Amino acid sequence: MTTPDAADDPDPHLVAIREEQAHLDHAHRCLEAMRRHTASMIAIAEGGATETDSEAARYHLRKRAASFDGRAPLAFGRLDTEDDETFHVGRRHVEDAAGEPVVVDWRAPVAAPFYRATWRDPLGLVRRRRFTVEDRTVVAVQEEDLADPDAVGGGGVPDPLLAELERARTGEMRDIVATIQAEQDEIIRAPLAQVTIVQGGPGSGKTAVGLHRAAFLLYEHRQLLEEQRVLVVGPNRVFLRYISAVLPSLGETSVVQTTIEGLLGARYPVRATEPAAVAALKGDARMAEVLRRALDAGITAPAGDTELHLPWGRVRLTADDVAEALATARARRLDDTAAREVFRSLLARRVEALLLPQFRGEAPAGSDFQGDARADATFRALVNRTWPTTSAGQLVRKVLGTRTLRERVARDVLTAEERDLLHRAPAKKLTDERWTTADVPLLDEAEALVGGVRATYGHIVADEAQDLSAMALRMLGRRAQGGSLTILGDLAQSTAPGGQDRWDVVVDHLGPPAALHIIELEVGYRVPGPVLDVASRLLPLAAPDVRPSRSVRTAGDPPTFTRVDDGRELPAVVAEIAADLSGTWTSIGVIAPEPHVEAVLDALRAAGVDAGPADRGGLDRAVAVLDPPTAKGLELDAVVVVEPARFLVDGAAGARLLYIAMTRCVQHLSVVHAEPLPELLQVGP
Ligand SMILES: Nc1ncnc2c1ncn2[C@@H]1O[C@H](COP(=O)(O)OP(=O)(O)OP(=O)(O)O)[C@@H](O)[C@H]1O
Repeated sequence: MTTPDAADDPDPHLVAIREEQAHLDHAHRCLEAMRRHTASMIAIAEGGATETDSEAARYHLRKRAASFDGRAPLAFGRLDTEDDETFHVGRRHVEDAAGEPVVVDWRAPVAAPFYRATWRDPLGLVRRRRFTVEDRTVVAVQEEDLADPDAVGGGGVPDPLLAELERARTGEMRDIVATIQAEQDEIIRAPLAQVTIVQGGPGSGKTAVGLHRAAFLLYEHRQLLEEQRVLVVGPNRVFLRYISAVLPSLGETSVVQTTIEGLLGARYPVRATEPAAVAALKGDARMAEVLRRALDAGITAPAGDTELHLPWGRVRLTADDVAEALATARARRLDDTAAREVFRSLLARRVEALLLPQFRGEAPAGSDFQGDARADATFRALVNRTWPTTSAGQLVRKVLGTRTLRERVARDVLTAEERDLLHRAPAKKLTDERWTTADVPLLDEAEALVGGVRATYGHIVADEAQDLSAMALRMLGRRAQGGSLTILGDLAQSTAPGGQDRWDVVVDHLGPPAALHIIELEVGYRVPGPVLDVASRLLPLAAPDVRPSRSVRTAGDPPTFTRVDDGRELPAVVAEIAADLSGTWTSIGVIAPEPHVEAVLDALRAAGVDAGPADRGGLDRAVAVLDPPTAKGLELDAVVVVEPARFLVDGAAGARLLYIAMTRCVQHLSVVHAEPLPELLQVGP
């Protein structure tokens, strides 16, 4: 390693750059050596003692070899401690031939001060460097002297955070590991065994924090969580695609990423949509009680006695015998399948008890009274009639499709109007049932009641959680081992039917937490301040209790407003503006209320712009066209919002959609309208 001579090169920034470049080169050489070593271990494992040995060993070695893809900077920071120790912080652990650390993993405890140390609380550091690396070349080093608050840091070097935030967006989210902020780091490193709820405005980094938390927990509890697995739940496929590269870029490929519907796999394909009021009702927690009672209503004690003719003699099971077995089985509070089994066993035991006196209390050798009872047709018919087996699909179908059943079980749970609203004529066959998105949590609840086997996870991260219904939250609560969940959302962006407007209520639906932390992120990293300020004017209507967030990006232009009033068509003007923006920015989105989407797409194509809907690959084109719900969670360089007045016809819910639409841009926002601009957005006195 060559150390630059300070006398030859007095510019401290250049000296720092050379130092860090030398170290980075060294780190890459060490990583190469580690790779070669791993490759030779793989070769040895190929000739392993047993097939299983070599397979397991090869798996772990390959994983290790693949855990740094080389695209992102290997290291991005350096810490100098009071004890004269130096650590370089990076994406993964790198060591030299002697086993000395050359780069420490950002998740290691020694790396925490990199994110958290301040002049007031330096956490044992005297100096911190953050560097910007492009293609393995250190281009800037920002230095902070934590021992001397008056020292000028960086000497005009661009702040790596701001540089990162200014970067053009490509339609794929990137990791933020080099620039995690202290308030975010606290959430990322929070303990595993708790429910962590994060409320944060648009662009406050909730998604980023959730994904980095998953990576951190996997590092901290590797063995446990590789076995129990970590689950990330997102709102839709477009969103999942958008975030899909983040965890792999952090070297984590074992995390399951899916939607609420995806959790049930292909068992109940969603084939239909329904009015929001119906979906909201289906998402209501009261539905859990309705389903429970409906399942219970399937059980009917016989009115009279049942006589069994068994090989060993006759036995009369009275109505009381059956009622007693039912009461005992039900009192156990087991799932339906298990409770039914208890009921069957109790009845068989009763048969045995009734038979024994006929043999002076001693069963003949080789006899099996209980087994014979179970095999008896009359006994089986009695059990089936009293406690019929049912599947989750049958139960939900019956609740939705049978008015009389709802009358019977839901009279004091749902209003008459609500009971009516739920009605859907059942399909002829269960497999033809036209399930909706809101049916999925009902089916899952029914599976839990019936006793279906379900995958659980050691930790669950749920994004855009304000849009999860009570029934969907119950789904997550059931799957979280030890109640370990991270719930991310923004109540001001709650737009789904049955969505949430209070976090304390969310906790109730998840189930009793071992510990609970509710944290608010107040700083926005995506949207330029002048744009966020205008969008925040919608908050009093959209979510009166939510405080506006503050943007870290004070620079930038306010939104531009274009009124279409010269006889031109709105879609044509939108297309012209979007085409114009595509000359400047990498990713562009047009967010239009549903009725305008097709016309805008046509106009864009007519203008020769490469455009497509976001849910069909539009994010890979020059211009993506999105309806507001699809825009949720995404971000683009420049955004055109079409006809804001249309959004507001839906009151607060519409205001929330407009708020979402106006907070997707990293650089520029254009608003185009033919109708008058809503008062809340009018600028000026
Ligand atoms: N510490 C950080 N360093 C660099 N970039 C960051 C940081 N925090 C957030 N960002 C960036 O800010 C943008 C917004 O982050 P993210 O999408 O996670 O916000 P969000 O709170 O989930 O937003 P929304 O509510 O709109 O879904 C992303 O591009 C993210 O990479």
